[in-house]
Amino acid sequence: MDKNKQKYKYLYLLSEKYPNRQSVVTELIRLKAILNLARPTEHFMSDLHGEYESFFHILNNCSGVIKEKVDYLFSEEMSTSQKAEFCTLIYYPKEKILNLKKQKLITTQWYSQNLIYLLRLSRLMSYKYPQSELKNLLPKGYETIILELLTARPNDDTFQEVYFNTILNTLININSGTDFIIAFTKFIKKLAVAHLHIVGDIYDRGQRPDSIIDMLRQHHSVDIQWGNHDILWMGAMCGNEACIATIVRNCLSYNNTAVLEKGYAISLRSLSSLASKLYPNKTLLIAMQRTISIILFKLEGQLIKRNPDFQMDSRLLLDKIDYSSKHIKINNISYPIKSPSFPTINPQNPYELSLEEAEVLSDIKSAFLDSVRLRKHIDFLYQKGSVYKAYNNNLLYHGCIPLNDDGSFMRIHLNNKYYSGKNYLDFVDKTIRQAYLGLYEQKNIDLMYYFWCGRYSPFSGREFKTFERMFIEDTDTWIEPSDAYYKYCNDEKICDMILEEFSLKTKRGHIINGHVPVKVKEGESPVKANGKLIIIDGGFCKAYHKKTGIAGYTLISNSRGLRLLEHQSCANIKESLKANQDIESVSCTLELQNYHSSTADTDLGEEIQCQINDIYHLMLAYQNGLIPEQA
Ligand SMILES: O=P(O)(O)OC[C@H]1O[C@](O)(COP(=O)(O)O)[C@@H](O)[C@@H]1O
Ligand SMILES: [Mn+2]
Repeated sequence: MDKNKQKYKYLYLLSEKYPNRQSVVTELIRLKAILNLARPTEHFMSDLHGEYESFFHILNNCSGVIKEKVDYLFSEEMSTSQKAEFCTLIYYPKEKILNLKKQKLITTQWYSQNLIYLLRLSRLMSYKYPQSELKNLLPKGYETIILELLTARPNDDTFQEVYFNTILNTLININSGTDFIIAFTKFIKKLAVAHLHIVGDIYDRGQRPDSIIDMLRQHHSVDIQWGNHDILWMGAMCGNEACIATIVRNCLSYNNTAVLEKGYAISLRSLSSLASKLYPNKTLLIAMQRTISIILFKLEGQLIKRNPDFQMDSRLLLDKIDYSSKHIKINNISYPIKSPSFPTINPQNPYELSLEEAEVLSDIKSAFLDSVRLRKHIDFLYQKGSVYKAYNNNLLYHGCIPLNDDGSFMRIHLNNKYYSGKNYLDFVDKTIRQAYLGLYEQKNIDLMYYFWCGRYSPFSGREFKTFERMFIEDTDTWIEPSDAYYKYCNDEKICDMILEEFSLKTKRGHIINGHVPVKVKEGESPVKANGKLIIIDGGFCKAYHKKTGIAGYTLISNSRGLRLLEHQSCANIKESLKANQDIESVSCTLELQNYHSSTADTDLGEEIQCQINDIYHLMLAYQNGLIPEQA
């Protein structure tokens, strides 16, 4: 290769894409235009906990953004009920049109009117997007026609009407009116939320985490920061038996085994027959809970014993039970055991599974590992997920970064090495991926359980007291000591220290967490450390509503700053459809900038700026003849 080519290899490569000055100029203009567009809107949600109905509604109404835009655009010409009806059409187009058809309310006039409304709304909402990206958001099969409608701006009203009518009549004649409206509403929803972040805990407690994952798989742009409950399911699919037993136990406690049996085709029949044999005097549900809990405590004990670096010895409790007096000694205090019957425990070797327990476990484990749908869902969590995400100067993670009592990063000793801060989270991320690939076998698989409930796990950040909550009446033993992080999350300096650790700008950055339900009812605020840290566990989880008093948060970041939406009531899709009901949302501005930020202020903006610099060099090379131009 000639010397010049060697030296400017990169520019030569770039010249293949932009062969002459004209193509460089075109690209420069395109990139600069993108930099000047308003910063795309991001939505953040967390702790969905299987609450499919609420999530489904909030995703469809784009956290209330659609209603805001409809109110803004049509306040003069639509009544409140007309606006509500139009919004429902956007949220649930298929069902709404079916309803209206039944009532014989769908006419050509109806299609025409709604099409015009939808078009006006999408025009308003598409201003943030470059043409090139708009094309990507258009629903397949309808790209040309929607783009045509969006960009055509005939100045003569009559012409416009004729134009619309022609398109419309054609669509109706070929029976595509409904499909077209559905396509349009999908497009509008994509425009409303450029990117969605889920800050963990999709699984457990609620009925349909599987349907949530199905919905997220359809989403055009989403990332996930794993929560401890997600890790539990991922751990199960790495083959971790303690994770499997915990999932089954959780599902039984919340009476939602349907997600296992129907959602993932994991049968609990062998467990139920052993349970009714072991505890004939208890209800089947309680007997099953008992059976799986003992299996869990045994598996957990074995895991803790083979991994002293997990420092979980305080969880070894089966050997602290006095099986004759039915008491347990913890920290030198003796507590009576609640309903003390342990038919499968050998006091000489309390952590050993009985033959029957081992059979049940192996049965359930193969059902987990063979579930095709669950495998697909966990693959998705791995593809879209990570321990943390640094995105547009915000740092997102579910739980915490372990801190010492003095607020410094804690050094964690695992796998014969020390980790702290970012380096610890990177280690955790790598380990979780290796465990799924089956690399280094047992240790990584065991770590998945540690990440679910370990005291210094970034997902849990507290010491779980699962055994005490089940077997001891005295609620003092149930208190789960939590990481110093939760003491410091109100401290701006500590938040700055964390942001700096991840190379983020402290002035503009925020930390966004889930995991700890915000007790709004008790006046607790999700906003900590003078706005630096925001906890958005807003209690989608119905079981926790008594604690929180609301139905979930969406944090929205856009060109004007940060806004938090507090969703008030739980959704019921049937009701929403019948009465055009929406979830009430209260909006609270957390940060209002006095300027509009643009794409230039985002991570994408930085990338584009680098590209601009590169092609600018190519331009110079063409100008001074260093690289020859092609036709
Ligand atoms: O991530 P979350 O939602 O806080 O879940 C973990 C918590 O759940 C528990 O296992 C208790 O579960 P329940 O609330 O379902 O009884 C605690 O021991 C633990 O702190
Ligand atoms: Mn959590």
